[in-house]
Amino acid sequence: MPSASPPSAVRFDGLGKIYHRGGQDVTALSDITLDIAKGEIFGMIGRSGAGKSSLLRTINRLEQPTSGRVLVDGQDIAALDEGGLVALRRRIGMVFQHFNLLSAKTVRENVGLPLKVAGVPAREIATRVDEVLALVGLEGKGDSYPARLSGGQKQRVGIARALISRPDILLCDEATSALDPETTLSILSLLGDLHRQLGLTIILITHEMSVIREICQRVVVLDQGRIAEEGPVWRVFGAPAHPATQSLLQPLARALPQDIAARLRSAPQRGDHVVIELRFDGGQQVQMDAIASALPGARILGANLEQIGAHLVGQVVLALPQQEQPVQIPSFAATTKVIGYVAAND
Ligand SMILES: Nc1ncnc2c1ncn2[C@@H]1O[C@H](COP(=O)(O)OP(=O)(O)OP(=O)(O)O)[C@@H](O)[C@H]1O
Repeated sequence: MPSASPPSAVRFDGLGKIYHRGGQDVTALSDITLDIAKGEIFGMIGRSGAGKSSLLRTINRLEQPTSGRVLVDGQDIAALDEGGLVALRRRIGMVFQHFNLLSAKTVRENVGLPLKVAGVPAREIATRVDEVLALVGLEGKGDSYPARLSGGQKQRVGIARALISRPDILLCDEATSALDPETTLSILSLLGDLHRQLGLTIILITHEMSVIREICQRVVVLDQGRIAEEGPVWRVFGAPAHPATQSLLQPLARALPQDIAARLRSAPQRGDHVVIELRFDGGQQVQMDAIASALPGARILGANLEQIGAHLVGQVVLALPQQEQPVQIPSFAATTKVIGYVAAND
């Protein structure tokens, strides 16, 4: 008998959520079925109001679904009693955009609070707080008050507090949206380290597509409460299939470099070279050597490639001498098209 696959960290099974507001129904989520594997960093993106927070907050039952189920580690969390819910929330840490720190308490008190509420002895709390402060790089800051900390340090406190109960799932609701780009990178690198060191499953919402590209392995795109598409980041970002994804990724769209666009002619003049654009969507090996040897005389006019995980996404623009016969271009790329002509010496 084939062995059953291990349960996902989180499974949404036909999930729906309807809010009732001022006598009206607002459908926030419809028919969401999705698996998040143990130990993966998973991103949730979508326009404002698409349902990301509602979906994330069903994982620790901060929101109750109207229909369908949420399974954590294979267990239907709707069936949990009060004690079971407390235990679930201990296993699931949460990090917020605005840190949610208590300003009248020190870093140490903020981080230890969940354990204090749970009745853990003070001595054990002190040891655990030291442990997590070291994990997030805040040794020596335990006696500071939040007002004395930078945004990045405040978020490190938020992350330490989320880790204090030794969770195996970390939910991040726009954890870097209030931070400058440099601090964002340092927090992302911290999340990546924690993921590696602790084997955490991290589920994050963000409006910053660069965050998804930087750190996530898979992503779901929500649109009006439904799944528009989901999959490995390199695939969804390399070849976005749904209009909602295309519009979210518009700021990252790879336009033709301006200097090339300015030199292109739409009709060839005598002796012109033909200009070809190769687009890579992450599904191909990009081997410049092979391209050069298959297309003798080709000049590379420009390349705009970026790495997402182990995959290269972007474009290479080549100029080729025109021949009597149309050039046969081996299919190196996802798409290959003639985009114009340039002078042979340009
Ligand atoms: N407590 C609530 N009561 C009524 N309607 C709500 C409530 N929370 C969310 N909604 C509605 O549900 C829909 C989804 O909201 P949600 O906050 O989940 O989206 P989101 O994608 O997280 O948005 P944002 O990016 O702006 O945070 C929206 O139409 C929103 O107005």
